[in-house]
Amino acid sequence: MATLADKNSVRSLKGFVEIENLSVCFKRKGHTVQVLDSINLQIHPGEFACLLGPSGCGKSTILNAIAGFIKPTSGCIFVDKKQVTTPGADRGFVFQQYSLLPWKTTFENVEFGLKIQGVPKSKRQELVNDFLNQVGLYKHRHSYPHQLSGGMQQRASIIRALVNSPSVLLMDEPFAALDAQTRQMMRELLLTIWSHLKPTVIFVTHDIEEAVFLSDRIFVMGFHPGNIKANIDVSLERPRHTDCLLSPEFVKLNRQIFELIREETLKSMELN
Ligand SMILES: Nc1ncnc2c1ncn2[C@@H]1O[C@H](COP(=O)(O)OP(=O)(O)OP(=O)(O)O)[C@@H](O)[C@H]1O
Repeated sequence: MATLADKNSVRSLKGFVEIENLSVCFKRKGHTVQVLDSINLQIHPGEFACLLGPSGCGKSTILNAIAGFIKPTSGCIFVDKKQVTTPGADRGFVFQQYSLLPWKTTFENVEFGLKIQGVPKSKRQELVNDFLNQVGLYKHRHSYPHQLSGGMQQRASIIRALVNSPSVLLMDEPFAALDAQTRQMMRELLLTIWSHLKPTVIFVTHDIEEAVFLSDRIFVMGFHPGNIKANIDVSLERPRHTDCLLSPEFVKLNRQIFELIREETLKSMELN
């Protein structure tokens, strides 16, 4: 199990995600609605990928299918060549809403998955304290979720997923409920942790700036039904900090993606 301290020995050989012809239909008021249509994509081990698109295009549905929370209507998903049929410890999930267990302390929340896996107590303590330290929550380890700010709760949620060493970290708009200042700090913190542990990250957002700041690759989605409209490489230098937001390459990419999404949104509103 990798700790943040193992950063020099970190692997990046796991976490290869392949989606082949994924279609998803839901039943709504007696009708079948197709939400995703023949999605094909590959995300390489250790890559930071964002799914970006207008509200309702099916971003969370893709994430939920990779997590194994919903079954494809047709098509397949593979993680490291193994077909996804159920949730599994190889995939960690961070939700938009803070999802810590309210009756457990910060330490106990982060420890929870390790306990279920039967990791011995001394190893659990070492791992959890290491992660708590790295995200500045060690002194809050005995606090309950209601005693933490939103940003602190999301830091705890992220390390709760990462402490189990998932090869893929699935994040569904994890910073959407935070104020702008905290959100930017959380993005930088996430990149620091990711660069040490290098899980594959699949991050859902409808914030273009957030996607460009974080990603190696952005899948821009269109909708009715949801599909992949563009696959964009982001080759901005790393490590990335706030200065990066003002660089000409950053501004240019933002603009390019803004135009793509605008076209799609106008189409959906039948305004073009
Ligand atoms: N379990 C479900 N049953 C019926 N319809 C669903 C279900 N889950 C999602 N949908 C519908 O599928 C469509 C895509 O939803 P999804 O949440 O994946 O989109 P999204 O791009 O993540 O949206 P947002 O950015 O607003 O979160 C929406 O129209 C939604 O109402």
